[in-house]
Amino acid sequence: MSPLLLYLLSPTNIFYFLLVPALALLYTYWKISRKHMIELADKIPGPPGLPLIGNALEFIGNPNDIFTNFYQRSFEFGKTVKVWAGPRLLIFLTDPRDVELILSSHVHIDKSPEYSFFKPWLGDGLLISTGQKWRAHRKLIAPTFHLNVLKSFIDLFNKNSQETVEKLEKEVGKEFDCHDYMSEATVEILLETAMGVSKKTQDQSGYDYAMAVMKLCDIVHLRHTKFWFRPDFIFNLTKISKYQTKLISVIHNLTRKVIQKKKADFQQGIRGSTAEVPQKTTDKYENASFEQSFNGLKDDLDDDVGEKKRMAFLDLMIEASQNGVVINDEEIKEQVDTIMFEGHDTTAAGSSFFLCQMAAHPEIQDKVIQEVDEIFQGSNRPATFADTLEMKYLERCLLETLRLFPPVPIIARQLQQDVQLASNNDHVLPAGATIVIGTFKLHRLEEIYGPNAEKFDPDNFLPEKAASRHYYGFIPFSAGPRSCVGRKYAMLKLKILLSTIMRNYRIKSNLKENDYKLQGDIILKRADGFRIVLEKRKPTVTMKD
Ligand code: HEM
Repeated sequence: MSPLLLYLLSPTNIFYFLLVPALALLYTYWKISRKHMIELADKIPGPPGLPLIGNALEFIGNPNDIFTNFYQRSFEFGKTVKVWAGPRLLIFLTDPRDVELILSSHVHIDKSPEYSFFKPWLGDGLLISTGQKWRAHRKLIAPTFHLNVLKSFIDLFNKNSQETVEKLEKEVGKEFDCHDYMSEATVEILLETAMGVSKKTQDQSGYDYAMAVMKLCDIVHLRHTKFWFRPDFIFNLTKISKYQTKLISVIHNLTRKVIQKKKADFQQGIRGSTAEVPQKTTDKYENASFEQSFNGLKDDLDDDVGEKKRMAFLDLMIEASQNGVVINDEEIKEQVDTIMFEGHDTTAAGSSFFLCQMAAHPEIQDKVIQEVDEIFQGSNRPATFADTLEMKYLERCLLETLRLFPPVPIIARQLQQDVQLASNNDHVLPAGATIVIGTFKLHRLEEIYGPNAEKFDPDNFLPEKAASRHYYGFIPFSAGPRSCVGRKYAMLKLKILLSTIMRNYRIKSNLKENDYKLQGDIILKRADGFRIVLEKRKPTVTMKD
């Protein structure tokens, strides 16, 4: 045999001769399997992409640049926009009819692969899980945020709100970032209510936990936008991955202790929250329903009427696990991590934006102050559930804040089957695409909110205006079967926390919303910080008309 033939038939060369056609076959198969998706995607408008990397260059810059660029560029293409993140097809929807098709469906409930970056932290908790596991756990968890349970939290909402007012005292007269205080307050309120443990038994402050969560969100956002960090085998080699492990251990340390404490309480026969409650409020409107106050947030939380005794979140988790069928210890940890995250960061952002908006609109703030002063008549008594029903103007300001600054600015789903859009007969969303619902943009559409859609106007939530809008035109808590389980908890807590702050302080700032630098790293925030100045105020006794 000639030396050339010997060389060509060497095992290494045979391997390469076989590898090349195998790779070519694989590539052809990949192309054919994506042909349908690409054909449908071609009909949807979007920025032109480059071979292989698609529109990856659009994701360059800091989180504020990315957010601003995406929002501004979206106007070039209408309400349905396609973007290629490398080989991944993302389709952004903002028409409420299309949004309804996806969110109201019991079929399109799978979260997109982007949520998998949360896995080392949140495991298979409610936010990420799908199929039978999600259904069973949703059924278990949703009733723990039933109105009967929420009413039992009112004293703890009051106590923690009053403590926040006292902590804020040292900032009076200076410019500071109120988000730090709101994060600490929302973590500690969650610990004492949904988790039912005293924050004093934790050796770690709510603030440390909240800061670890914020930095972890930065990392998840980095992996969303810089797609070379997406594959685990690359990310795991980086320093950021080691930092992520450290942050997760801070977070899990707290959740592990919370569960241990609750289990120990259970063994001693203790049920319910062990947090100190200084003063019990009596409430003549004990049976009043939330729907008397605001519409449109009802579905599976209060579906069975009646005064059935219900348990708070972690009590129920432990009890269910002791019966052994529905949830095991690992799953409880995943759900506690999920509720701790979803329950604090969203409300910290919502309340911080609310305070900034009060500062930016002194005339609107005056009306909120007038309302709380009318309700409390100069007293410093804690708020009752009935009081929260009277806070109609404050509530409108809160809903308007959630409209212009939705804490969850985008929601994503993975499509398993093609979907014909309601807004355009020529557009079919292909199976395999990631569908991104752009809440931030949807909430600012002129055809829903008029020519002044970008203006902060609490009257957008006057009952008659809210009733005449498309139900999917305002979805800060998402909607449909995967909507937020904590929405009523969030509204009640925020009304008590924010009214307590407004009863004690006037809020000031030289900045208007056009000055805010926004970033959408998982939760919408101000990249420039939520800077405000507090001025101590004495409540006035204002007689009702
Ligand atoms: C202003 C406050 C809040 C806002 C704006 C908000 C918003 C949302 C949104 C948009 C979703 C859907 C996310 C998605 O599909 O990707 C969601 C889901 C969820 N939220 Fe909230 N949320 C808030 C407060 C809370 C609170 C206080 C809790 C718990 C105490 C909570 C627990 C959850 C959970 C567990 C889910 C996942 C539900 C499921 O997939 O079945 N959220 N939230």
